Amino acid sequence: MDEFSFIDSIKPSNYRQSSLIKGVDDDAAVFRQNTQEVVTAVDTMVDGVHFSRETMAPFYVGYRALAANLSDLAAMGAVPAFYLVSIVISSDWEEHDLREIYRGMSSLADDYQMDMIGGDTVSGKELVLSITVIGYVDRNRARYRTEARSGDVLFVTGTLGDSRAGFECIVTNVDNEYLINRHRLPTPRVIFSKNLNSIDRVALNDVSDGIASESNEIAEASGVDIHIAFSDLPYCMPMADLFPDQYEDWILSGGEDFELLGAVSESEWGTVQKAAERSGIAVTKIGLVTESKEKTGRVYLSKKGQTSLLKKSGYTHLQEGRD
Ligand SMILES: Nc1ncnc2c1ncn2[C@@H]1O[C@H](COP(=O)(O)OP(=O)(O)O)[C@@H](O)[C@H]1O
Ligand SMILES: Cc1ncc(C[n+]2csc(CCOP(=O)(O)OP(=O)(O)O)c2C)c(N)n1
Ligand SMILES: [Mg+2]
Ligand SMILES: [Mg+2]
Ligand SMILES: [Mg+2]
Repeated sequence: MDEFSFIDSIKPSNYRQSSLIKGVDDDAAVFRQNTQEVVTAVDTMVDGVHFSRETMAPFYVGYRALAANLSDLAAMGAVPAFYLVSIVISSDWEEHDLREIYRGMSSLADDYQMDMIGGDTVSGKELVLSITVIGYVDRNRARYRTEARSGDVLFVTGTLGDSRAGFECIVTNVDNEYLINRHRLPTPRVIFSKNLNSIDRVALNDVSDGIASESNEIAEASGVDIHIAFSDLPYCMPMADLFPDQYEDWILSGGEDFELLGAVSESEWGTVQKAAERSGIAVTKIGLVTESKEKTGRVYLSKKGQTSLLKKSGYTHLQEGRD
């Protein structure tokens, strides 16, 4: 297999987005921009950092990499349309496994009528998969982190810590299909986010690093304080039963749940609940937003009657002592 036959083999045979003019086949892809705003993001997954071949079949590697990107589009309120795939291939990856990565991506892309419109193929020392996604959002409906205001309700979708627990199940041979699937096949909250469309102002951030990080990002960006009640944080019982000593940390900083953390005015909280119901997912009120002295933006966590500052934690790349 050479570069060109590989590209030929993963090239889409048809496209679904009506705005597409040119997909794979020229120097770049071309699509028409209509009246909406264009939203784009890129996320990269590296063998040994974001997945390992012992714990993730190639299909899941592709599926999860696209899911992580769609989660960022959902966190902006955007509807996905296109993706481009840059892949660094090392010699230990067989053609069949590479095709499985693409099958994983296209299986999720099918759910949203997305088209793969380009990418890049190079050889290297380890597998790196970098996906660029493009979506659309109606004017004034992009959901920025800067938009939390004093008096808002803080909410989160789904349950927290499942992905980390699923990872632990895989590496310790614990058989819990629900948790393992939450790690391998996360569902980006695209439909829920779209269902918030009637609301004028919502701040959203997706949970890739854990809510300890994500809530601080909203607090800092919006210049507000956030107060979270630990006892209100949603989690699933199997995680607590299987990992009694770890699950509380994972709720805060397990990461990779790809849920949405948001802030919305008290008067729109009912609309958020209805949107979750229509999307078939849970949403939970987990705290409140208040004014911040000097707009520094801090997060406070109350747990068992004690309130403390909740610092960013979770996975951070390029930390000292880590390679
Ligand atoms: N190497 C880079 N060059 C340019 N922009 C970057 C780079 N890395 C991250 N960013 C930008 O920084 C912001 C935060 O990135 P990141 O923490 O990865 O977001 P997320 O957790 O939502 O994926 C994003 O706007 C992203 O596009
Ligand atoms: C083999 C393996 N080790 C560790 C992890 C855990 N992990 C890796 S990256 C990460 C955080 C999210 O990744 P990042 O690149 O920071 O995504 P972004 O914030 O850009 O969305 C976590 C929890 C994993 N999923 N697989
Ligand atoms: Mg990122
Ligand atoms: Mg994000
Ligand atoms: Mg990160």
